[in-house]
Amino acid sequence: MPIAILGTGKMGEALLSGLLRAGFEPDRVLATVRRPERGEVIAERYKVRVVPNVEAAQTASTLVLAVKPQDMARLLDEIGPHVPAGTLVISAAAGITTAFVEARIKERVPVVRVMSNTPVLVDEAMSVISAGSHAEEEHLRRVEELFSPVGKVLRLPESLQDAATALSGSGPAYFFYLVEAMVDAGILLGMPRAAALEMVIQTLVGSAIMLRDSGEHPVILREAVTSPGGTTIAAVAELERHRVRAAFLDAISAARDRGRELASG
Ligand SMILES: NC(=O)C1=CN([C@@H]2O[C@H](COP(=O)(O)OP(=O)(O)OC[C@H]3O[C@@H](n4cnc5c(N)ncnc54)[C@H](O)[C@@H]3O)[C@@H](O)[C@H]2O)C=CC1
Ligand SMILES: O=C(O)[C@@H]1CCC=N1
Repeated sequence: MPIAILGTGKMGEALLSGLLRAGFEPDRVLATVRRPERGEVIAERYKVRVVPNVEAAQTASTLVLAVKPQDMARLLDEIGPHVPAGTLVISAAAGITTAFVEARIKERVPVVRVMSNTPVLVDEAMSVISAGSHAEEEHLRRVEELFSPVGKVLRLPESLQDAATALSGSGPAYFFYLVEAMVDAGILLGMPRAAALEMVIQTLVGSAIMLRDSGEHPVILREAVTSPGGTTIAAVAELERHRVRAAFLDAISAARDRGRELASG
Protein backbone atom coordinates (compact mmCIF):
# COMPACT_ATOMS: atom_id res chain seq x y z
CA MET A 1 0.00 0.00 0.00
CA PRO A 2 1.47 3.37 -0.95
CA ILE A 3 2.50 6.29 1.17
CA ALA A 4 1.15 9.75 0.36
CA ILE A 5 2.59 13.19 1.02
CA LEU A 6 -0.23 15.71 1.31
CA GLY A 7 1.03 19.23 0.61
CA THR A 8 4.27 18.81 -1.34
CA GLY A 9 5.98 22.13 -0.60
CA LYS A 10 9.51 22.60 0.77
CA MET A 11 9.21 20.11 3.62
CA GLY A 12 6.92 17.71 1.76
CA GLU A 13 9.34 17.60 -1.18
CA ALA A 14 12.31 17.09 1.15
CA LEU A 15 10.52 14.14 2.80
CA LEU A 16 9.45 12.76 -0.58
CA SER A 17 13.01 12.84 -1.91
CA GLY A 18 14.22 11.19 1.30
CA LEU A 19 11.72 8.34 0.94
CA LEU A 20 12.88 7.74 -2.62
CA ARG A 21 16.57 7.80 -1.61
CA ALA A 22 15.70 5.33 1.15
CA GLY A 23 14.48 2.89 -1.51
CA PHE A 24 10.74 3.52 -1.84
CA GLU A 25 9.61 2.77 -5.39
CA PRO A 26 8.16 5.92 -7.02
CA ASP A 27 5.02 3.97 -7.99
CA ARG A 28 4.37 3.40 -4.25
CA VAL A 29 4.48 7.11 -3.42
CA LEU A 30 1.65 9.58 -4.02
CA ALA A 31 1.88 13.35 -3.73
CA THR A 32 -0.75 16.07 -3.50
CA VAL A 33 -0.38 19.76 -4.30
CA ARG A 34 -2.53 22.86 -4.37
CA ARG A 35 -1.24 24.36 -7.62
CA PRO A 36 -1.27 22.25 -10.83
CA GLU A 37 2.07 23.75 -12.00
CA ARG A 38 3.67 22.49 -8.80
CA GLY A 39 2.15 19.06 -9.48
CA GLU A 40 3.81 18.97 -12.91
CA VAL A 41 7.20 19.80 -11.35
CA ILE A 42 6.86 17.09 -8.68
CA ALA A 43 5.65 14.42 -11.15
CA GLU A 44 8.44 15.23 -13.60
CA ARG A 45 11.20 15.46 -10.96
CA TYR A 46 10.35 12.33 -8.93
CA LYS A 47 8.20 10.21 -11.30
CA VAL A 48 5.56 9.85 -8.55
CA ARG A 49 1.81 10.08 -9.11
CA VAL A 50 0.23 13.43 -8.19
CA VAL A 51 -3.38 12.88 -7.17
CA PRO A 52 -6.20 14.80 -5.44
CA ASN A 53 -6.17 14.81 -1.62
CA VAL A 54 -9.23 12.58 -1.27
CA GLU A 55 -7.80 9.96 -3.65
CA ALA A 56 -4.53 9.97 -1.66
CA ALA A 57 -6.45 9.62 1.61
CA GLN A 58 -8.48 6.69 0.27
CA THR A 59 -5.54 4.87 -1.34
CA ALA A 60 -2.49 5.21 0.88
CA SER A 61 -1.90 3.23 4.07
CA THR A 62 0.29 6.06 5.43
CA LEU A 63 -0.48 9.75 5.04
CA VAL A 64 2.13 12.44 5.73
CA LEU A 65 0.40 15.79 6.23
CA ALA A 66 2.89 18.52 5.25
CA VAL A 67 0.74 21.62 4.65
CA LYS A 68 1.28 24.80 6.64
CA PRO A 69 -0.38 24.76 10.09
CA GLN A 70 -2.80 27.47 8.91
CA ASP A 71 -3.97 25.14 6.06
CA MET A 72 -4.33 22.02 8.19
CA ALA A 73 -8.00 22.47 9.24
CA ARG A 74 -9.10 22.90 5.62
CA LEU A 75 -7.11 19.85 4.47
CA LEU A 76 -8.51 17.71 7.30
CA ASP A 77 -12.07 18.89 6.61
CA GLU A 78 -11.56 17.69 3.02
CA ILE A 79 -10.01 14.29 3.74
CA GLY A 80 -11.42 13.57 7.24
CA PRO A 81 -14.53 11.67 6.06
CA HIS A 82 -12.49 9.53 3.61
CA VAL A 83 -9.53 8.25 5.65
CA PRO A 84 -10.11 4.51 6.21
CA ALA A 85 -9.70 2.98 9.68
CA GLY A 86 -6.16 1.67 10.17
CA THR A 87 -4.49 4.38 8.10
CA LEU A 88 -1.37 5.74 9.82
CA VAL A 89 -1.55 9.54 9.79
CA ILE A 90 1.70 11.44 10.30
CA SER A 91 1.45 15.16 10.90
CA ALA A 92 4.60 17.14 10.09
CA ALA A 93 3.19 20.59 10.88
CA ALA A 94 4.43 22.92 13.58
CA GLY A 95 1.98 23.52 16.40
CA ILE A 96 -0.75 21.12 15.25
CA THR A 97 -1.55 18.61 17.99
CA THR A 98 -2.43 14.97 17.43
CA ALA A 99 -5.79 15.75 19.11
CA PHE A 100 -6.46 18.43 16.45
CA VAL A 101 -5.90 15.83 13.71
CA GLU A 102 -7.82 13.04 15.49
CA ALA A 103 -10.85 15.29 16.01
CA ARG A 104 -11.13 15.93 12.26
CA ILE A 105 -10.84 12.35 11.00
CA LYS A 106 -14.05 10.33 11.18
CA GLU A 107 -12.45 6.95 11.87
CA ARG A 108 -10.34 6.23 14.94
CA VAL A 109 -6.90 6.31 13.33
CA PRO A 110 -3.38 6.28 14.79
CA VAL A 111 -1.78 9.72 14.51
CA VAL A 112 1.92 10.40 15.05
CA ARG A 113 3.27 13.93 15.21
CA VAL A 114 6.71 14.49 13.69
CA MET A 115 8.91 17.57 13.81
CA SER A 116 11.69 17.13 11.30
CA ASN A 117 14.01 19.70 9.71
CA THR A 118 15.38 20.60 6.29
CA PRO A 119 18.67 18.66 6.65
CA VAL A 120 16.40 15.78 5.63
CA LEU A 121 17.63 16.83 2.18
CA VAL A 122 21.11 15.49 3.01
CA ASP A 123 19.93 12.55 5.14
CA GLU A 124 20.91 14.40 8.35
CA ALA A 125 17.49 15.37 9.67
CA MET A 126 16.57 15.54 13.34
CA SER A 127 13.06 14.14 13.61
CA VAL A 128 11.22 14.22 16.93
CA ILE A 129 8.17 11.95 17.10
CA SER A 130 5.23 11.69 19.53
CA ALA A 131 2.28 9.31 19.60
CA GLY A 132 -1.32 10.47 19.51
CA SER A 133 -3.95 8.80 21.68
CA HIS A 134 -4.63 5.87 19.29
CA ALA A 135 -1.01 5.32 18.19
CA GLU A 136 0.73 2.21 19.52
CA GLU A 137 4.33 1.00 19.62
CA GLU A 138 3.99 -0.52 16.11
CA HIS A 139 2.99 2.88 14.68
CA LEU A 140 5.93 4.66 16.31
CA ARG A 141 8.20 1.94 14.90
CA ARG A 142 6.77 2.46 11.41
CA VAL A 143 7.44 6.19 11.67
CA GLU A 144 10.99 5.48 12.90
CA GLU A 145 11.52 3.19 9.90
CA LEU A 146 10.36 5.97 7.58
CA PHE A 147 12.47 8.74 9.09
CA SER A 148 15.65 6.97 10.26
CA PRO A 149 17.08 6.57 6.71
CA VAL A 150 17.09 10.39 6.47
CA GLY A 151 18.60 11.21 9.86
CA LYS A 152 18.16 10.76 13.60
CA VAL A 153 14.81 10.04 15.22
CA LEU A 154 13.99 10.76 18.85
CA ARG A 155 10.80 9.89 20.74
CA LEU A 156 9.56 12.60 23.12
CA PRO A 157 6.23 13.30 24.84
CA GLU A 158 3.94 15.49 22.77
CA SER A 159 4.11 18.17 25.49
CA LEU A 160 7.68 18.85 24.24
CA GLN A 161 6.83 19.08 20.53
CA ASP A 162 6.57 22.88 20.44
CA ALA A 163 9.96 23.08 22.15
CA ALA A 164 11.38 20.60 19.61
CA THR A 165 9.99 22.73 16.80
CA ALA A 166 11.76 25.77 18.26
CA LEU A 167 15.05 23.95 18.84
CA SER A 168 15.61 21.52 15.95
CA GLY A 169 12.74 22.27 13.54
CA SER A 170 13.72 25.93 13.21
CA GLY A 171 17.32 25.20 14.30
CA PRO A 172 18.93 25.14 10.84
CA ALA A 173 17.81 28.75 10.35
CA TYR A 174 19.79 29.85 13.44
CA PHE A 175 22.98 28.25 12.10
CA PHE A 176 22.47 29.80 8.64
CA TYR A 177 21.90 33.17 10.34
CA LEU A 178 25.11 32.72 12.33
CA VAL A 179 27.01 31.93 9.13
CA GLU A 180 25.63 35.10 7.49
CA ALA A 181 26.70 37.16 10.50
CA MET A 182 30.19 35.65 10.61
CA VAL A 183 30.67 36.17 6.86
CA ASP A 184 29.64 39.83 7.33
CA ALA A 185 32.27 40.09 10.05
CA GLY A 186 34.85 38.71 7.62
CA ILE A 187 33.80 41.31 5.03
CA LEU A 188 34.18 44.02 7.69
CA LEU A 189 37.75 42.84 8.24
CA GLY A 190 38.50 43.00 4.51
CA MET A 191 38.22 39.30 3.71
CA PRO A 192 37.01 38.49 0.16
CA ARG A 193 33.38 37.29 0.35
CA ALA A 194 34.01 33.87 -1.25
CA ALA A 195 36.96 33.19 1.04
CA ALA A 196 34.98 34.28 4.12
CA LEU A 197 32.09 31.99 3.19
CA GLU A 198 34.37 29.01 2.59
CA MET A 199 36.19 29.57 5.89
CA VAL A 200 33.00 29.89 7.90
CA ILE A 201 31.28 26.87 6.31
CA GLN A 202 34.32 24.62 6.81
CA THR A 203 34.67 25.84 10.40
CA LEU A 204 30.99 25.04 11.02
CA VAL A 205 31.26 21.58 9.44
CA GLY A 206 34.46 20.75 11.34
CA SER A 207 32.98 21.96 14.63
CA ALA A 208 29.74 20.01 14.03
CA ILE A 209 31.63 16.80 13.34
CA MET A 210 33.76 17.31 16.50
CA LEU A 211 30.59 17.84 18.53
CA ARG A 212 28.96 14.74 17.08
CA ASP A 213 31.94 12.39 17.13
CA SER A 214 34.16 13.39 20.07
CA GLY A 215 31.59 12.81 22.80
CA GLU A 216 32.94 15.94 24.51
CA HIS A 217 30.66 18.57 26.02
CA PRO A 218 30.57 21.81 23.97
CA VAL A 219 32.01 23.74 26.92
CA ILE A 220 35.15 21.55 26.87
CA LEU A 221 35.51 21.97 23.12
CA ARG A 222 35.15 25.75 23.43
CA GLU A 223 37.62 25.93 26.30
CA ALA A 224 40.18 24.12 24.14
CA VAL A 225 39.98 27.02 21.65
CA THR A 226 40.02 29.74 24.28
CA SER A 227 43.60 30.60 25.29
CA PRO A 228 44.13 32.71 28.44
CA GLY A 229 44.53 36.35 27.41
CA GLY A 230 44.07 35.30 23.77
CA THR A 231 41.90 36.17 20.79
CA THR A 232 38.92 33.89 21.39
CA ILE A 233 38.18 35.21 24.87
CA ALA A 234 38.23 38.75 23.44
CA ALA A 235 35.42 37.68 21.07
CA VAL A 236 33.52 35.72 23.75
CA ALA A 237 33.63 38.76 26.05
CA GLU A 238 31.87 40.80 23.32
CA LEU A 239 29.25 38.04 22.79
CA GLU A 240 28.55 38.11 26.54
CA ARG A 241 28.45 41.93 26.58
CA HIS A 242 25.82 41.81 23.81
CA ARG A 243 23.88 39.16 25.74
CA VAL A 244 23.94 36.69 22.85
CA ARG A 245 23.23 33.72 25.14
CA ALA A 246 20.19 35.52 26.60
CA ALA A 247 19.09 36.40 23.07
CA PHE A 248 19.13 32.67 22.14
CA LEU A 249 17.07 31.78 25.22
CA ASP A 250 14.51 34.45 24.33
CA ALA A 251 14.53 33.64 20.60
CA ILE A 252 13.94 29.92 21.06
CA SER A 253 11.25 30.58 23.69
CA ALA A 254 9.54 32.93 21.20
CA ALA A 255 9.61 30.19 18.55
CA ARG A 256 8.08 27.74 21.06
CA ASP A 257 5.32 30.26 21.93
CA ARG A 258 4.60 30.90 18.25
CA GLY A 259 4.26 27.15 17.69
CA ARG A 260 1.64 27.02 20.44
CA GLU A 261 -0.36 29.75 18.68
CA LEU A 262 -0.29 28.18 15.22
CA ALA A 263 -3.07 25.63 15.59
CA SER A 264 -5.54 28.46 16.22
CA GLY A 265 -4.67 30.01 12.82
N1 LIG B 1 10.32 24.39 6.28
C1 LIG B 1 10.80 23.81 7.36
O1 LIG B 1 12.00 23.94 7.72
C2 LIG B 1 9.93 22.96 8.22
C3 LIG B 1 8.57 22.92 8.04
N2 LIG B 1 7.79 22.13 8.85
C4 LIG B 1 6.35 22.08 8.68
O2 LIG B 1 6.09 21.58 7.38
C5 LIG B 1 4.89 22.16 6.89
C6 LIG B 1 5.14 22.73 5.52
O3 LIG B 1 6.07 23.78 5.60
P1 LIG B 1 6.86 24.25 4.29
O4 LIG B 1 7.16 23.06 3.45
O5 LIG B 1 7.94 25.12 4.76
O6 LIG B 1 5.71 25.14 3.59
P2 LIG B 1 5.35 25.24 2.05
O7 LIG B 1 4.42 26.39 1.89
O8 LIG B 1 6.61 25.21 1.22
O9 LIG B 1 4.56 23.87 1.74
C7 LIG B 1 3.20 23.65 1.96
C8 LIG B 1 2.62 23.17 0.65
O10 LIG B 1 1.31 22.70 0.88
C9 LIG B 1 0.51 23.04 -0.25
N3 LIG B 1 -0.89 23.00 0.17
C10 LIG B 1 -1.56 23.86 1.00
N4 LIG B 1 -2.82 23.47 1.15
C11 LIG B 1 -2.96 22.33 0.44
C12 LIG B 1 -4.03 21.45 0.22
N5 LIG B 1 -5.23 21.65 0.77
N6 LIG B 1 -3.82 20.36 -0.56
C13 LIG B 1 -2.62 20.13 -1.12
N7 LIG B 1 -1.56 20.93 -0.96
C14 LIG B 1 -1.73 22.01 -0.19
C15 LIG B 1 1.01 24.42 -0.61
O11 LIG B 1 0.65 24.75 -1.94
C16 LIG B 1 2.52 24.26 -0.42
O12 LIG B 1 3.15 23.79 -1.60
C17 LIG B 1 4.45 23.21 7.89
O13 LIG B 1 3.37 22.70 8.63
C18 LIG B 1 5.67 23.44 8.76
O14 LIG B 1 5.30 23.75 10.07
C19 LIG B 1 8.35 21.34 9.82
C20 LIG B 1 9.68 21.34 10.03
C21 LIG B 1 10.60 22.17 9.28
O1 LIG C 1 9.07 28.33 10.60
C1 LIG C 1 8.23 27.43 10.71
O2 LIG C 1 7.08 27.69 11.13
C2 LIG C 1 8.59 26.01 10.32
C3 LIG C 1 8.44 25.07 11.48
C4 LIG C 1 9.82 24.64 11.84
C5 LIG C 1 10.66 25.20 10.80
N1 LIG C 1 9.98 25.92 9.96
